[in-house]
Amino acid sequence: MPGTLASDYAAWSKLQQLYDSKKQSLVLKDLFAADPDRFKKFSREYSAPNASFLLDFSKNLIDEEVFAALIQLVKEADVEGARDAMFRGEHINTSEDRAVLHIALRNVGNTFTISEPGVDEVQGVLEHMRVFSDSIRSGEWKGYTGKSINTIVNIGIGGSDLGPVMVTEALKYYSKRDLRAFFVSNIDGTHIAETLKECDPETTLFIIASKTFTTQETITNAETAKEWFLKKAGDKAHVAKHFVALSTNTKAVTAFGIAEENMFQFWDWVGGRYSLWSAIGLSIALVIGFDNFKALLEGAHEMDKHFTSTPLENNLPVIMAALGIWYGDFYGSQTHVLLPYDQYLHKFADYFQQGDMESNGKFVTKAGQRVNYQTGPIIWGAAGTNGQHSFYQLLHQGTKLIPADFLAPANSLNDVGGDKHHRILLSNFFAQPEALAFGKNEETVKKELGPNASEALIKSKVFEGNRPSNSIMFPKMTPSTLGALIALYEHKIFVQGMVWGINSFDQMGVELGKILAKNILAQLNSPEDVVGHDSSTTGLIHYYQKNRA
Ligand SMILES: O=P(O)(O)OC[C@H]1O[C@@](O)(CO)[C@@H](O)[C@@H]1O
Repeated sequence: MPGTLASDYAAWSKLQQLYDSKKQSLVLKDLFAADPDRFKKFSREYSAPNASFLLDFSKNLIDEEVFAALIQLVKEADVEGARDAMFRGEHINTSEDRAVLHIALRNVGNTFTISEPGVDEVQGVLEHMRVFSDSIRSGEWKGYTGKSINTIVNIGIGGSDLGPVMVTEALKYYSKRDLRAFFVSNIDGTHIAETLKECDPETTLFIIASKTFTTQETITNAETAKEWFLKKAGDKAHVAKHFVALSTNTKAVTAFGIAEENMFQFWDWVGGRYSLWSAIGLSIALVIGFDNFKALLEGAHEMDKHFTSTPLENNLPVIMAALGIWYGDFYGSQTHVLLPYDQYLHKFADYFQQGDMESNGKFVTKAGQRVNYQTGPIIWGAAGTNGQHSFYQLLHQGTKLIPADFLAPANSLNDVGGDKHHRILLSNFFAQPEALAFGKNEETVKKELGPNASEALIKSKVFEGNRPSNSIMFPKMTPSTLGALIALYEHKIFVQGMVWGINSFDQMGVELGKILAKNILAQLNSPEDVVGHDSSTTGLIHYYQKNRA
């Protein structure tokens, strides 16, 4: 039931009891030794028309009894009911009285019947995106001096930036190499300044991406870009050839000076962190082409069908969500690390920092009760093998339990030097979870170091192991595969939020800082303006005022 405290479920008490009784005996080395079929039992192959992958979750601290209790928890929380309500378009974002319908943006073939104003306009916007991206990519669209566009600059932040950045990086292999794409997000003037140094106003298209079209960073950057452009182009009439907007706010877009016909609309039932499938994905369509953008949507749609039709024990988002709850709420882990062994996915963790932490970083349930358990984890990560030369020391021998997701393509898209590089990459992708799970015991270390080794040295080379991970392997990185993987994680986040009884789709927590910043902005001129703060904030502002050039 949405808003119920998760700790009230019978399955939660069962899991607590299982944790208390089993935590010493859930040792991966022993679990694998006792069951030759463990991999078979705890892995699932996903196979859809346009994407397939393997999820191996056998290196988790579970046995069949724990797994069953986790699935029972998801059942008791009526996640299936909440899921079906979401897909019907019910306003499950209760605090904002909104539907949550990123799935409607990719509802290929209208598989799902959804009743919500605006859903019937999705195809029209996609067609607008197709025509526009084709005209830019073909060179048909001309700038104010008659030249084609060879540079796009997406100006947006949060969900209006991270999705396009992650996807255009992940699918760079499919990109049009003579169309450069830049992404400006930070209000720090350096971001827009350094980008504009790369641009020619005659051949640059600015995409102002903002669901609300009120975000201070984005609108300020957009104004700066427009001033820069007009300094060269002169006539405001030329703005129409070089500025388009992606937003739900037509009034604000036209007030900025972008014609409505150059606006790509979306709707309030598209959450910012779930918006790459919408008009916010225009930069993606420009970079990889509309057909590949559509393949991305299709890949996600197939995962939507899996999520809505597969029994819980075989439902991949449910499995991943349940495992995360086991670690966060019973083992007390605080973070979850994403480790893609694929350089194209080097922004994957960055993207899901917002996706997961802005969704589930909540401490009250939908009913307004303060939770008495952990909710959203801290999401972090980096591409492998780079992370191995940065933070893996802590993963292997630190004092924290950090569940890990490893992801890798069986085949590289770049056969530089044959498959030598990829085989080295994959050997690490296979080895790291093995090392984390099984470690190296003291006896083995002693044998390796010989009789003269000090006790301290021996101890420092022990790997306790029993550190859990999931491994996801797919044939190769394609738009459909990426779409499926993103949707997999989106639905995992949904399942966890529903079990915790929180609203995963608002973001009240981002508002206070913004309001305080606006208040301080008005006080920065001189020390006597600085009023109403603690001594620290006051002292910091005074230091700035004293040292400002
Ligand atoms: O797209 P926009 O309305 O400019 O919002 C940008 C980002 O700002 C937020 O922090 C909300 O204020 C994110 O949720 C959102 O993705």
